[in-house]
Amino acid sequence: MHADIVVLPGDGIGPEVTAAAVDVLQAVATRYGHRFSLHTHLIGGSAIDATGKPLPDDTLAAARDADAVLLGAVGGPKWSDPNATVRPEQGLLAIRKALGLYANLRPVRPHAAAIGASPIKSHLLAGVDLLVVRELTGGIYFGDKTRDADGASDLCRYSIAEIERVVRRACLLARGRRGHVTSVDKANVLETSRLWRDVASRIQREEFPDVTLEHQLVDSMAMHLLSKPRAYDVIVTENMFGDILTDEASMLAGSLGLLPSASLGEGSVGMYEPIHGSAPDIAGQGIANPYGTILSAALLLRYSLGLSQEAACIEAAVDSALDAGVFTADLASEGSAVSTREATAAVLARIESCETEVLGD
Ligand SMILES: NC(=O)C1=CN([C@@H]2O[C@H](COP(=O)(O)OP(=O)(O)OC[C@H]3O[C@@H](n4cnc5c(N)ncnc54)[C@H](O)[C@@H]3O)[C@@H](O)[C@H]2O)C=CC1
Ligand SMILES: CC(C)CC(=O)C(=O)O
Ligand SMILES: [Mg+2]
Repeated sequence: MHADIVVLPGDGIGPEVTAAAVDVLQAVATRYGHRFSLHTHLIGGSAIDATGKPLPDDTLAAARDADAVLLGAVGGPKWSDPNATVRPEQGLLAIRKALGLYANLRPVRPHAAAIGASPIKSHLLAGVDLLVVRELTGGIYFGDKTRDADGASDLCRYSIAEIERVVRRACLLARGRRGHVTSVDKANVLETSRLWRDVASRIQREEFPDVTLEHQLVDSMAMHLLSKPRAYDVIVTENMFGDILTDEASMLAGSLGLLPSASLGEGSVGMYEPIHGSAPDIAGQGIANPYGTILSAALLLRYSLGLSQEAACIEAAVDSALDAGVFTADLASEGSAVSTREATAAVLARIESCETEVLGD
């Protein structure tokens, strides 16, 4: 098949990890006889430097026309002055909103070979396989922001329709898994959470009687996620809670650099990005973990292009590289770390030996 993929490297380690994922996509294209046309555009701080805007018009236009978008990360100290009016992160929020990508899927499946990198006891990690469905285009990140001489305010608003669609998506995903959804809120304090809880209960009751739903307050969830991670299947929650809980959940896998994500709306166009940020502390050193972005490319193939065999090839290649102990510095014990390029090369070598129906015919 032919697909147009927009690549948004962004800032910090963004260009390093997207370069890795692009190489992997091209290797998959060669292996399976596809043609992926990759179009690179600006977003975030690099876009502010070049154009004054964190999301230039041509970037958004290209993303709208594409079959899928692959993004690295945005932000960094250069653009982080608290008084700045234009910020890299605005570009990321804007593209998610403009493309209608309301459901951010963040799978967490600790890999046996990397369990030593997790601060959590290994007996708690065996069999952990959870999927966080984070609402991505509403809530406090998008509410009106004001600042005056006395203070500041961020509005958190959710409409019923916004909650319905993301809970519905979570329940549908749960149907294809173990059939259990945990909805996370702060209904003991927040009105938006009380609405969230009501709507989630109704959607499950009326549309998904075959799926079980439990509610959990976000503060105790933050604790249970580490103390009994095996108890969870699909976790659905609002934008900010999902952002925070998934960085926490990355410690189950051992590194923030391992976790991929898929941001989906109603159509097939999606945006795919690792869950981490631009990691300014390690940017430019060639040591970033590329696996989260490479695994995001696998999700791109599965969800936007319908290429499940090719997605599985990438996932198996990353699994095999981890099995072989090909660890970047975030995972490795001292002295044994490989570079971003070496980790990528290990994945590329394994893609060459993926089974393909085409070659097997
Ligand atoms: N999606 C995005 O573009 C996001 C952007 N950001 C932005 O990134 C900047 C830095 O934010 P931080 O809070 O430091 O979060 P961060 O996720 O960039 O980094 C947190 C820690 O994890 C490490 N890390 C992250 N990704 C890694 C990888 N692939 N390999 C190895 N280590 C990795 C970093 O070195 C750092 O020590 C900020 O400007 C923030 O706004 C933060 C989160 C998401
Ligand atoms: C940088 C923010 C806009 C978002 C974030 O932290 C994330 O999506 O993980
Ligand atoms: Mg985040």
